[in-house]
Amino acid sequence: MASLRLRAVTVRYGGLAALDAVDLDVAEHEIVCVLGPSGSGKSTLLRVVAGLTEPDAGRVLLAGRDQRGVPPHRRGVGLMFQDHQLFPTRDVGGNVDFGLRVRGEPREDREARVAELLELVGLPGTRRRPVATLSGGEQQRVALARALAPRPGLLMLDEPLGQLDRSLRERLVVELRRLFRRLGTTVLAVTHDQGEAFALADRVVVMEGGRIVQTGDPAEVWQRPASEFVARFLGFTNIVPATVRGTVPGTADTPWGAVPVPADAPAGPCTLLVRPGGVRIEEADAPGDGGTSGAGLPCTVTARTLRGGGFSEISLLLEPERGPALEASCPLRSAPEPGAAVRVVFTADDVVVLPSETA
Ligand SMILES: Nc1ncnc2c1ncn2[C@@H]1O[C@H](COP(=O)(O)OP(=O)(O)OP(=O)(O)O)[C@@H](O)[C@H]1O
Repeated sequence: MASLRLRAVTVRYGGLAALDAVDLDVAEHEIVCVLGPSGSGKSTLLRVVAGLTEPDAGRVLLAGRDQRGVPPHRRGVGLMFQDHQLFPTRDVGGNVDFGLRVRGEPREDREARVAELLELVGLPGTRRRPVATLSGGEQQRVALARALAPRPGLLMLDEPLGQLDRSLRERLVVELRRLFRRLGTTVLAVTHDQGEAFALADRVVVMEGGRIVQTGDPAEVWQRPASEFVARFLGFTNIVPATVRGTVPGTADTPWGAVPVPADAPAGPCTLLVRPGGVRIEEADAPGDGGTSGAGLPCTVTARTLRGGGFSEISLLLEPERGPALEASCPLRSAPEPGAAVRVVFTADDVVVLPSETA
């Protein structure tokens, strides 16, 4: 397996930098997922590594070797695309065998390798099946077997599960991670689905406008998005301009009123994110804690959505008495009905102080 290193890689299309001085390291055996909205440069990144696009500046190193001038088929990189592009007229075996045959490997070796790979992706005995008779998820596995067959030093996945339905994706992504772990595959994957990235990756990289704006352990990025852009991209909506008080540490003034913030938050203007788990629902008529902050912010429940695999969590949309709409999450068992009047209090652990957008 190979490590990957990008140094100050820039790709320009006219006046636009699709990649703007990107530095990125992927260690051997590491699974890195690149996240970003449409147009942020994710596919361009993969194309540069695969050798399909030449960078205007910067260097791409695979296993320590500079790839300038190395053609795609000599880079030892496997690619799997969203639409998996199987050959419709070949059977399963013919698809998986493709890369091996191009390389001129002996027939017996190829047959053994195809059987081994089909076993690996959970499709034993399907060698003679026409690919058109397979389900979407099965075709995805064939595409994966085909990408893995030539033992690429680096496997790159571009929205690998994009076209499958959510429950199948959630299942396959777990299988993929297990498989890559077992094989020790170095993986660079691209997705715009945060759930997929968080389930698959050892490390996530968030892109905006051709630049890397945050990189880290998935839980860390989720817990501490580095900017309003990253927070919104991850799906957070409880984001407001705020001012951390200098006089009372651990409190910020927001359109929802006073909100507790971590004690070490610097005083002054900021952007505040309250994760849905930090919006705690109290019954409207619940007794307060003596009239300080216990009374909470009066809100009306406007919508409820099931979320999470086991559907044990409810996402609530609230219309507060003051300030913009709030998203809260609470256990299904105790979720109030739409139309209910509730009060909410905020918990500091789920409040993140982001740099002020104007700072
Ligand atoms: N061949 C090209 N010619 C001109 N502009 C291009 C070309 N390829 C990409 N771009 C531009 O470069 C930017 C980055 O494109 P890229 O395809 O890398 O984004 P992406 O993050 O993969 O988007 P998506 O999620 O929609 O696939 C976009 O603004 C795109 O329009």
